[in-house]
Amino acid sequence: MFRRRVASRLVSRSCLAAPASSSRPLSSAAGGAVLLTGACGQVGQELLPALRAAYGADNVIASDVRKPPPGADDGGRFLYLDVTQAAELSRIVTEHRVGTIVHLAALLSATGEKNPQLALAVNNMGVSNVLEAARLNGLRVFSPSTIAVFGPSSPKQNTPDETVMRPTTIYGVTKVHLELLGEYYHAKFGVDFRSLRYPGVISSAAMPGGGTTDYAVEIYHAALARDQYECFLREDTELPMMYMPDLLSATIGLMEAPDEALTQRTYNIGAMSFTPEQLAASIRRVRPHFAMSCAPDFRQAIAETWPQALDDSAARRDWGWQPRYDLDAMTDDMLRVLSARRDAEAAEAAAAAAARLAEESRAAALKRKRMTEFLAAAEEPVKV
Ligand SMILES: NC(=O)C1=CN([C@@H]2O[C@H](COP(=O)(O)OP(=O)(O)OC[C@H]3O[C@@H](n4cnc5c(N)ncnc54)[C@H](O)[C@@H]3O)[C@@H](O)[C@H]2O)C=CC1
Ligand SMILES: CC(=O)[C@H](N)C(=O)O
Repeated sequence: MFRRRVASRLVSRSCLAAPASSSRPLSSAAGGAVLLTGACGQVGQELLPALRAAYGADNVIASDVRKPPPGADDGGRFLYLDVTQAAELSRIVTEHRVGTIVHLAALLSATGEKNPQLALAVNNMGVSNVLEAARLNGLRVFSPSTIAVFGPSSPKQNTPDETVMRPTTIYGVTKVHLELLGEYYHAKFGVDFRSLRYPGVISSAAMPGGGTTDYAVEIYHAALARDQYECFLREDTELPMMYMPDLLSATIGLMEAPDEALTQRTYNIGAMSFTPEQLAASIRRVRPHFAMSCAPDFRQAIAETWPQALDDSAARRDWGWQPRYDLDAMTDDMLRVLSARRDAEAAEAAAAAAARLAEESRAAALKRKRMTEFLAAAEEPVKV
């Protein structure tokens, strides 16, 4: 789908064993532009700069229903696009000569349970519009699925690619729909649809957007801010997780894989599994005073329906998937990156405060000088 050379530039931290060849290079004229939906979310904020670095800002179009958060606007092409609006999507595809859609826009598990009707509209209508645009315009589609497609009756350990999938969240239901619809469009209309079941994603650049695994990002920020965290899951709740560099590597790896190497359209990928207590212990290696308490909320019941570890042997066999980060390696990197950012922000705030103070004392000195001059002038004898 995408060119291998680009993938290796794109994911410099990648451990990807890339496939030997690729059928349709993206950066050729025939490849067209890449349209990224949901670009302002946790995954989009990291995938967008990676795609732009590889293909050039002009060839990658970001879109979302909200503005890029402060610091994430790189000046590249950004469009407002609500994925539930098929006509808008179609216009953008034609006007911008789109060849590939990387479709991220979705509501996640926790947000979805708060508003199931909106999750249905955005997730189901979004992917249906994307696939229909792909069918009509010969586009390629990558759109992630999730471990949330599994439910309480799926195997918990070493969960295979194909097994019982009866999710109990609206998010899971919509993602089963995404997988099956994508596979249908591939079989029936020849659309090059590819998907990965992402585990919980941990990122140092962006905050998560309303999932059950969000605690695994929040905990690092809390550890650095106040050495304590109250977790919304029980301490022994084990879930599959992945650090963002591995997620980018997996995403590009599947997109780049030659079609003939693929034996399925949707793949499990795994990297690590841990509980909140194991994550807290990993943080305590670096910050011995860190303390975690647990106050499980509605997300506990969701987490309990998901697998604890996936079988990703097909991804490893077909396109060379290989994660690089385990729990401690991720913790070390997260704490290093977040702590450097906190230091830089503190230094910036201190510099701004010092500049403000200097300006105030300059203004006070000027005021004193003017007052002295005024008083001196007032004391001069009046000439008649
Ligand atoms: N972050 C994670 O842990 C995981 C994410 N995924 C999948 O990865 C994809 C990206 O997830 P995140 O970035 O974490 O989600 P997020 O919630 O952080 O971002 C989603 C983005 O979609 C946008 N959006 C919402 N409604 C929209 C609409 N009608 N039209 C266009 N954009 C809309 C939001 O404004 C937001 O910027 C999703 O499809 C999600 O299911 C899958 C498994 C794990
Ligand atoms: C695993 C996911 O899909 C997401 N992080 C969520 O918790 O909803």
